[in-house]
Amino acid sequence: MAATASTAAAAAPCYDTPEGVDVRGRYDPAFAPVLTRGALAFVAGLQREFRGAVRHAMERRREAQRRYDAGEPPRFDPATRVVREGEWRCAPVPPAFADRTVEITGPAEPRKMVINALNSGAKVFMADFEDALSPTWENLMNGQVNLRDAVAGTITFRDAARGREYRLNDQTTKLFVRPRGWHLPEAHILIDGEPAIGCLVDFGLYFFHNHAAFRAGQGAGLGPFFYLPKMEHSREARIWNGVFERAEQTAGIERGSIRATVLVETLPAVFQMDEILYELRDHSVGLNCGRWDYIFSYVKTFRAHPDRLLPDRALVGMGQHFMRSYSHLLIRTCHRRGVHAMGGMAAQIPIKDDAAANEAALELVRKDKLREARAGHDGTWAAHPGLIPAIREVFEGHLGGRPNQIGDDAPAGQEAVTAEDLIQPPRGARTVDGLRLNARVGVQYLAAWLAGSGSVPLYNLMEDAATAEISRVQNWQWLRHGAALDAGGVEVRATPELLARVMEEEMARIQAEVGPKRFRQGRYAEAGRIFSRQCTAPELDDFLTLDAYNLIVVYHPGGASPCKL
Ligand SMILES: CC(=O)SCCNC(=O)CCNC(=O)[C@H](O)C(C)(C)COP(=O)(O)OP(=O)(O)OC[C@H]1O[C@@H](n2cnc3c(N)ncnc32)[C@H](O)[C@@H]1OP(=O)(O)O
Ligand SMILES: O=CC(=O)O
Ligand SMILES: [Mg+2]
Repeated sequence: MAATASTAAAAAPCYDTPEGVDVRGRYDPAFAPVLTRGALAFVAGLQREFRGAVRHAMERRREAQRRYDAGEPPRFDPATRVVREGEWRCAPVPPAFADRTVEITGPAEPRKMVINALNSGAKVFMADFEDALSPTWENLMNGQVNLRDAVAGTITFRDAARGREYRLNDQTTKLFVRPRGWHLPEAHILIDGEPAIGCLVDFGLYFFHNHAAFRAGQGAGLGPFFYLPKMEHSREARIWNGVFERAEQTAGIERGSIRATVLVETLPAVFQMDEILYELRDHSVGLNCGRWDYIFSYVKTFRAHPDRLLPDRALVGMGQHFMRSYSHLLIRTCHRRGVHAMGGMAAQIPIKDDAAANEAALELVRKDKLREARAGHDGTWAAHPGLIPAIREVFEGHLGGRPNQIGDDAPAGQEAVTAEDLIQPPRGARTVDGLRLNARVGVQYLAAWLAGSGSVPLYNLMEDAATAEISRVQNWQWLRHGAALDAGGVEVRATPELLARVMEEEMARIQAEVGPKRFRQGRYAEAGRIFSRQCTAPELDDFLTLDAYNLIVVYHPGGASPCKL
């Protein structure tokens, strides 16, 4: 057995790890049944088999970005025309998963939220290790414990403060799990001396412990089911397909048991949708419009181009031509290949203390969902259980009793989508108020994330890693190109000096809003420093959460220095 702590702590309990695996995260007897020798060996096997391909894929992302910076826009690849033009279909949609009209999403931890989501009345719950979860050791491992108990049907929770017991209803949603993106390491687990690949830890532990129970229960002989985030190219989908096949072989289950929906949430990936489905054709259950990361990716991809500046974040919705085109192309692609075309997340959440504002927010959600249903989407996401009845009514009303629209033709009048449509710059005003709001939201989100919360309500909207990224990169983009901003009728340039003044004022405003005690005890000042640094960096950082990750890594035993990746 390999020791996980120093010899000084030899008597302390530690995880039973296989050769080459070192668990540096805190030991907890509740985590030990998840971090078993067998499960860790499975994760290590995946890492050893696929790490070269992942490294190569990340290098190819950087190479592609250099081409975009030099002026070549993303485009459909002539080399894979045969895939786009060929007549092939993905494996048939399993009947038990045909109806996905409303899917609720939420982090895999806290436990209470997992139970609420499973009881929410949605068709699917996507349990998130990604945009909605701050990847602290505690969150990740508690998330695995929660999902194991959820699949087993035994999950319960007692909210002592409210004297409330939580348990599963007789009818629960089906479970999909979203591991992290390929770019994120898991520094609490070292494999052959290197940080583990985060998504292989999330996938591997969950699959290893739950495939049998899932297939025997809700999977009706199939599964488990996944959502795959932030891919930029079909070669990354090919890696996932390889991981799935390896997992199926190891578990001794049929090829094609595992099923996944890929989020199309990067600009390069929209030009690869057929290719992504093709790579995963035996394991696919569709694509999803991850609209928030998609906006983030638009800025990242065109970071070097002053003619592609975004208007204020609030104006970049699905009504913009490039966003509408992306949704329409995704629907056509999925339906041609026989799988679900899932819609995305409206950011509005219920507003508790203002009935009129709540009704207005609900109306925005209804409109967004009606647009999705009419465009041909087969289902969509809900951020909060309170939105499910309205979303269900819209989708069920449109579908008229059918489970999906997979067999339908594109709606009359919906035009074919060109490469130019997909990159058309969005229109609208750029304002100093927009710069301010980005700063206020970005800092508060980051402070929450550093403190362990990956999704939070801010100003009556859901904020998670993807929405916060838009705030960050938009400010960076405006500063980088000295964008002209409207300041109440006067035009000012976005400069580091302007941002410095805005940050000072917005930090004061945040302090006034949350109160001095919470401000002092929270990680707001640290978040402010990181946000300012990120917005003024000469080169755009790829991911906010990658930069900030080092600040949430805590080695066991406590007090050891965090890992610098
Ligand atoms: C860009 C993307 O990637 S989108 C997908 C990723 N993002 C997400 O999944 C965000 C999901 N949503 C959330 O995390 C939450 O709704 C938040 C953080 C925005 C708001 O949560 P809260 O502040 O707890 O909201 P609120 O106080 O209104 O919650 C009321 C009840 O609903 C529950 N609830 C709220 N959202 C959810 C959810 N998504 N799933 C399950 N239960 C939920 C709460 O647990 C609470 O339950 P209780 O009455 O038993 O205590
Ligand atoms: O993951 C979803 C998104 O919108 O980003
Ligand atoms: Mg996303």
